[in-house]
Amino acid sequence: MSASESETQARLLAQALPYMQRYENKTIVVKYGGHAMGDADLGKAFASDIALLKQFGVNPIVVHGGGPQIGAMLSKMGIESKFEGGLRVTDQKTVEIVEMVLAGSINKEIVALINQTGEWAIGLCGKDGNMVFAEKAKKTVVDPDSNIERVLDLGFVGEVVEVDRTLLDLLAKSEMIPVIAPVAPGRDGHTYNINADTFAGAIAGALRADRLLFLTDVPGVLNRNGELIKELSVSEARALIKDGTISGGMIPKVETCIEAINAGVQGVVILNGKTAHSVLLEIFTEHGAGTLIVP
Ligand SMILES: Nc1ncnc2c1ncn2[C@@H]1O[C@H](COP(=O)(O)OP(=O)(O)O)[C@@H](O)[C@H]1O
Ligand SMILES: CC(=O)N[C@@H](CCC(=O)OP(=O)(O)O)C(=O)O
Repeated sequence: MSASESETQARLLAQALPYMQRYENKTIVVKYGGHAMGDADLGKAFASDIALLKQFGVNPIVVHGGGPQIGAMLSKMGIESKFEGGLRVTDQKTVEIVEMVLAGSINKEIVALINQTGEWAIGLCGKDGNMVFAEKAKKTVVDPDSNIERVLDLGFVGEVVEVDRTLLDLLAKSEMIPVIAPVAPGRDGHTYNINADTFAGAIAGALRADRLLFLTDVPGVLNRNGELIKELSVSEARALIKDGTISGGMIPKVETCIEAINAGVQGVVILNGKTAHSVLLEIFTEHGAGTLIVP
């Protein structure tokens, strides 16, 4: 490293100090989406960002998705992926594969990446330590022709009804970084598949997290001209959903952000998981990286 590069590095570290102090002992829930995974270098950069947060005294909690990876496994097994209202229609066979992919291979891959940095990650799902309980989702859609609302039968798709903080509070006081897959049991004994955004929102809400970060495949919420909106209030976000500027997969994400804010999370950020070190850029720089949604 040249003398000027060392100087730049030292200056960057000094500039990060107030942010390190601001987030010390604070909980930051990071939702790592399936679309943001897949590139080895980006994966390593993500793991080192999470490790660095822990080193700086922050309490990071990773909730991950894996939609594309579940889709790939289903297709390998000759099962077609079907979505309704943005959620995967999940029969018994599908939920078994969802659990295998989410709580199995993807979860352990992320744990291994963080462990390779020298930190300690522990892979969990909602079942571990009775952390999360779900029940069958009651999502409704309005038929555009008849304007009649109907409840979707999505099989074993769940929504979170209970979060027990015991295990997460214990881990916050330890060296361990929790990495959680969005699979949870129901009181009825079934296993439920939960959308990872919703799951992350429920965890962040139960912990009254300081920040909830959504790593996705766009720079944040974009306006009609495709430009990044740096800050959005809950009411502005609702207006953008209503006028169609926010559409598709961004609707449930922003709705989760609004619910998390209402549950007591202090700030929610949607940012680009395809940019290396986007978590550090968001947390440790003045301008942040994506769209901040505030109360
Ligand atoms: N106003 C908007 N700003 C940004 N993205 C939007 C907007 N409206 C719709 N989208 C879409 O939402 C997608 C992100 O949602 P989704 O695909 O569900 O992400 P993930 O898989 O990371 O959870 C973007 O790739 C984009 O196509
Ligand atoms: C009910 C439902 O749709 N569950 C999702 C869970 C994974 C997920 O949400 O992953 P991403 O964040 O990568 O999209 C699914 O089966 O695909």
